Amino acid sequence: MNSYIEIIRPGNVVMAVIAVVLVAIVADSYTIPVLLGMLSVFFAISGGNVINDVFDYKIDSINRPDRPIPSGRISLENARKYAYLLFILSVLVSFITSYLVQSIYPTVVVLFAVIILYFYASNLKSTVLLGNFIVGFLTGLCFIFAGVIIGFDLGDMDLIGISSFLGFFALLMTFAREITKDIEDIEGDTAEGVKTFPIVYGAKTASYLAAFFAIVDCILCPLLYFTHIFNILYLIVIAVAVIIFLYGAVLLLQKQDSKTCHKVSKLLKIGMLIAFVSFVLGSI
Ligand SMILES: CC(C)=CCC/C(C)=C/CC/C(C)=C/CC/C(C)=C/COC[C@H](O)COP(=O)(O)O
Ligand SMILES: CC(C)=CCC/C(C)=C/CC/C(C)=C/CC/C(C)=C/COP(=O)(O)OP(=O)(O)O
Ligand SMILES: [Mg+2]
Repeated sequence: MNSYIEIIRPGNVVMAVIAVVLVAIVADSYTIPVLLGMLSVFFAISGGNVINDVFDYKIDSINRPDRPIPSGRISLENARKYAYLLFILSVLVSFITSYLVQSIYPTVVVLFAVIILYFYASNLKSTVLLGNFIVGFLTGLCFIFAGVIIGFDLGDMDLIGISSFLGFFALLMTFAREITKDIEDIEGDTAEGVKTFPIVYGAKTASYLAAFFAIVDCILCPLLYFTHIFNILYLIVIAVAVIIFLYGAVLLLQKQDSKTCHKVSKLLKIGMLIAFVSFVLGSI
């Protein structure tokens, strides 16, 4: 895979763009502003992933030496310029979106996300829990961003509430996954003097916290059915995702070694993808 594609982490980019599509499906609204919203998210998370690797290149030389920057396939300076270009494109696209929906808020959201993505990578990621929360919040913000665009486009502010509800579930599960990833990265983060929750409070305590948020997310997710946002198909399919989430939580509570954490991190992402499917089927 081309290094400039690899560094944006296309899998995560696709997932973030799908989050926008999911809200469009819930709203049954497929317009140019939605397409532009997808493009803004594409550029923003891509820039966030690249700038993250720029600031992480020392840690990644321990934890992830095969990534484009530590492996030397992309120079640090070129990666930095690439990230800035992606951020600028995200904001420029948001200007067009704001013009089309006659609201400044799409641009406000993108500017906020881009600024937070930069400062997450440069300063905030090595804060105990705040960095994890930021990643979860920005992930949930994808849904809210779509709700803002479609809500102002259709004049239906209820959509902002519904998309925020979806974003809440994304936040919780992503937060749990971020803590899991920090447990996996204890070795490299310790070597670089990065303060994360697992390093400060221990892997076992961190596993309790990650499992807690994943389990709470699973307990609350039927609300998306009982509040009539999704139909019974959602409930059937999300049950599969819940089983995977809970299995990951049990594995994490049993063992907190790097290999187990990596497996749990992948399981949570698979569960997220199944949750996407449940949102689509639940909207039919
Ligand atoms: C119970 C329930 C209804 C859960 C909902 C879960 C859900 C729908 C989550 C959505 C997640 C989402 C939109 C993800 C976007 C892409 C993504 C994975 C963002 C966070 O990535 C940061 C992460 O640290 C990247 O690391 P890695 O994946 O290892 O490259
Ligand atoms: C709403 C708009 C316009 C954009 C949102 C953009 C999104 C979805 C951001 C959420 C995901 C995110 C914060 C991605 C970039 C930062 C990132 C890769 C965090 C994880 O990095 P580390 O904590 O260093 O972990 P690894 O690098 O080891 O994966
Ligand atoms: Mg990183």
